[in-house]
Amino acid sequence: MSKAPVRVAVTGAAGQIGYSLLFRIASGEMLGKDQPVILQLLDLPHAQKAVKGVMMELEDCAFPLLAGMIATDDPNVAFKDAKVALLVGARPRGPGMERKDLLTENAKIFTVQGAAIGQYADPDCKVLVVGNPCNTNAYIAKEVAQKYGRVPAKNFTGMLRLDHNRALSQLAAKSGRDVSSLKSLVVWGNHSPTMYADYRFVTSNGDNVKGLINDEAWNKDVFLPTVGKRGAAIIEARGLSSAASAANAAIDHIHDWVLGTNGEWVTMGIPSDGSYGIPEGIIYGFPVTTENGEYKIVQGLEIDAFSRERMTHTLNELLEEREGVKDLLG
Ligand SMILES: NC(=O)C1=CN([C@@H]2O[C@H](COP(=O)(O)OP(=O)(O)OC[C@H]3O[C@@H](n4cnc5c(N)ncnc54)[C@H](O)[C@@H]3O)[C@@H](O)[C@H]2O)C=CC1
Ligand SMILES: O=C([O-])CC(=O)C(=O)O
Repeated sequence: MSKAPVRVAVTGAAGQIGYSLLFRIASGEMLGKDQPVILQLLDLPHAQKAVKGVMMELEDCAFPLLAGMIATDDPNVAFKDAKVALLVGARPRGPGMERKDLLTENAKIFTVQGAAIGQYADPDCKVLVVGNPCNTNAYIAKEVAQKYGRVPAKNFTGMLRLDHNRALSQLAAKSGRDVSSLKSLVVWGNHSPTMYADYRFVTSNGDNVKGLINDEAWNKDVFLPTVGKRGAAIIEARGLSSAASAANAAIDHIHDWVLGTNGEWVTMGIPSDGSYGIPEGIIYGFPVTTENGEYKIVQGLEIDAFSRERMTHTLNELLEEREGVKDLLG
């Protein structure tokens, strides 16, 4: 018997990430090739015509798994009964801006959407915030949604997966190993240049990759800055922020959360439970494994002095961002 369709809400549906994302969701790459989906597309009133155009293209793909779609400018409609919500819609940064420069401008969007999710989404809705600054926007949505007591705080996540995937590619290139052979990477903290891509535990076919590379200066002077500033490098090269790779990371994040990682680590930005000394509630990149639709933080990793310093640095930025949105949360 075929499965019942799952409602997937996507905000910013007329934007550049939306254009890369929606076709892959509809083709089954996110929730599985046997899972029908209904797309609930949110964008601003002036973008509704463009959303309709994207829907025409989706129709023209004749995706067998696309069981329906709606377009709306009303968050309460878009999130109604959604089991997955991808919060992409927000202003992207341009050249010379940091992601936190978007904070006050974009934060208001996530108070409204957090309230809509809290009231109308499926109580087990899995929420991924992509719109920047994504950790703090996820924090806002989570806090606001908690006022309604329906969708649990642990369901609000931010996207560190693009950083994770970027780091994997850099490590594969440096070590000469296939990207698919690399296991046990983590990117701690904020989706910003302060993030800490920690390759100390990475293995490839049983070999420790840090040992294979054996170049501490490369870690500090090349790897960490390259991964941390990759978003800016893309903006510089393309004149626009990353879109296809961001959509790909969103697909990976939800796919692995829903369908499981078979014991392997991925990075998710999740509300801290206090693990590794990160204050409870902050949305922070952690190594997780997932099973049956639940993530679990990988515990017991040794944190050396260099790592602790980097983890605290990125945490401090998140604490500052939280302070910056305190008034919005009342
Ligand atoms: N977390 C991550 O790794 C990444 C995050 N991003 C972020 O994703 C966001 C979207 O990027 P793009 O698609 O390139 O931008 P875009 O400008 O092409 O599209 C954004 C879309 O969101 C819509 N929008 C704006 N406010 C909205 C609201 N209140 N409700 C619903 N829709 C709204 C706009 O009308 C537009 O259609 C940006 O904040 C960008 O910085 C981008 C790449 C990676
Ligand atoms: O850099 C940006 O503004 C877009 C983004 O988050 C990324 O590409 O990592």
